[in-house]
Amino acid sequence: MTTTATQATALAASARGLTRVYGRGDTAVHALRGVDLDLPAGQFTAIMGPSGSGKSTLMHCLAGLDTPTSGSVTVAGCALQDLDDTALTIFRRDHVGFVFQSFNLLPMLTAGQNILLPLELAGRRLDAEARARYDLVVDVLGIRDRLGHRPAELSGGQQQRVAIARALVSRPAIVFADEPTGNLDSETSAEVLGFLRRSVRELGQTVVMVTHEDGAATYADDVVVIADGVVAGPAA
Ligand SMILES: Nc1ncnc2c1ncn2[C@@H]1O[C@H](COP(=O)(O)OP(=O)(O)OP(=O)(O)O)[C@@H](O)[C@H]1O
Repeated sequence: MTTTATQATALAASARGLTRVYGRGDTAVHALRGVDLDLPAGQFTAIMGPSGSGKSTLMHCLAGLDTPTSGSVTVAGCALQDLDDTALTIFRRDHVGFVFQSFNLLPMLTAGQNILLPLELAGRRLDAEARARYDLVVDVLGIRDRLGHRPAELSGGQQQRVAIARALVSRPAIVFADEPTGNLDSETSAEVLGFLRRSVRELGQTVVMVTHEDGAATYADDVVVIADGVVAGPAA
């Protein structure tokens, strides 16, 4: 029972009183106006809301890619405001995975090499455990038969699946996906959302996704709606 209670309240990330002001004086833009948010571990959370409402700013602050004007962010138990730039870079490398709208795969590397790149950059050996994780991620994402191909030889959906595998291979505490279906047609988008869903269900990953995709709520465990720089609440 204790275990269940602990799991139920485990947080992958949280924000308290988060504000982000761009510029100053008359032209200041209050992108975030005091966001309190808890992101449970092992869940798929979609962040939705109108254009300009602050979704990307929120995700960048949560991921340690942008510095809030005030407030605090905790990821995997670590208070990001306590880290200097170098420590933050290492923290992101070791604990955070990223998936972008534009895939961001290296064109000269094969799909398999792209997936293994984060382990290589972190100086990790491809030991039996890492190899097993790689195999699992490749199978969950359904890309085993594409591993020897370069990105230009893959469809958009396959490229995004490779990018998701790359984000998952090092078992990050949290994966941030910024409009992961923004460059895909609706059928391929549904497929990619389904694969993100599987990574949460079958690998126990925590995924947080900013999206405009109307159908995203069907795949996510939770939808957080941002309006005018504050959490407007869960989706109806
Ligand atoms: N670097 C910046 N400098 C100045 N203003 C910015 C900057 N980045 C974002 N903003 C402003 O902050 C507000 C929130 O932007 P943000 O990109 O977070 O919104 P969003 O909800 O992600 O929008 P979209 O759905 O269109 O991507 C907007 O008014 C935007 O113009």
